[in-house]
Amino acid sequence: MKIIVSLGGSVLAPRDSERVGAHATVIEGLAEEGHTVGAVVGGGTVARKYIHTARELGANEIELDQLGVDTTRLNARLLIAALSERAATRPARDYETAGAALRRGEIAVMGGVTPGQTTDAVSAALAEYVNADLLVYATSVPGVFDADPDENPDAQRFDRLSAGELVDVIADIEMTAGSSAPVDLLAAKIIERSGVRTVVLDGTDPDRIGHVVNTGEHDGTDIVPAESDEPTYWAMND
Ligand SMILES: Nc1ncnc2c1ncn2[C@@H]1O[C@H](COP(=O)(O)OP(=O)(O)OP(=O)(O)O)[C@@H](O)[C@H]1O
Ligand SMILES: O=c1ccn([C@@H]2O[C@H](COP(=O)(O)O)[C@@H](O)[C@H]2O)c(=O)[nH]1
Repeated sequence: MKIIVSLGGSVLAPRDSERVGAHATVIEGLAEEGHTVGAVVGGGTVARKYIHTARELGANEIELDQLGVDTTRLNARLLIAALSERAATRPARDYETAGAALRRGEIAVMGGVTPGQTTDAVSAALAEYVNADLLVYATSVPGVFDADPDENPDAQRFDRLSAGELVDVIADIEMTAGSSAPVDLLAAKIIERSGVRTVVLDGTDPDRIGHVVNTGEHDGTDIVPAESDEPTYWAMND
């Protein structure tokens, strides 16, 4: 199975070596089981601090995005430091380089690519580029909700959404540098067109990633192609 894992910076870095190591262990475990694995790492609080300070200094949104991209690549290097020699030695800066690493049997690691998006979109684009079977968003909330769960205690989590419905849910979230969304708008549109099976889950415990890959079970949100009623990958491979 070909898997792309989107690791939110807020769940990965730079918490502590134990957390980063635990994520690396899960990713390596999947590779050892024979899966082809790519990881895309977000910027988290460090990126937001840089962006906040530079915004106060008068930087424009593209400059702020560039700061964000650089920070995601730093976080990606942190993950690489925790991975074995099975991983590519540096974060890929484009999809072709990441795809080539996957073809060689390496664990490809990416951060951001270009201003105007987040690593959510990078993950969706990489998944589309390599024709992945599964895209997992390991984020800081347990799925996609009908409102921001950090601000609305009554927000309800969706068990399942079509990619088109996901676009509607997140359409109003702002797209300034450093903004927070479980999946960004561009990512949702790429998921919609590619039809890649996608799961959004709480990635603070990395074992949830291994669990969904191996069993199809999770407590997050399934993003399904519009024409499908049921997630079918795991059923097909039972
Ligand atoms: N409808 C929604 N459903 C779920 N989360 C939402 C929603 N709207 C806004 N959010 C916010 O999205 C945040 C998750 O995205 P966030 O961008 O912080 O994390 P990430 O992508 O895992 O990592 P990074 O910090 O690298 O961006 C949550 O903290 C939550 O406040
Ligand atoms: O391809 C990319 C990736 C990221 N950015 C900028 O970095 C921050 C942090 O990334 P997250 O994925 O949200 O952790 C993001 O808000 C963008 O400002 C980018 O421009 N392009």
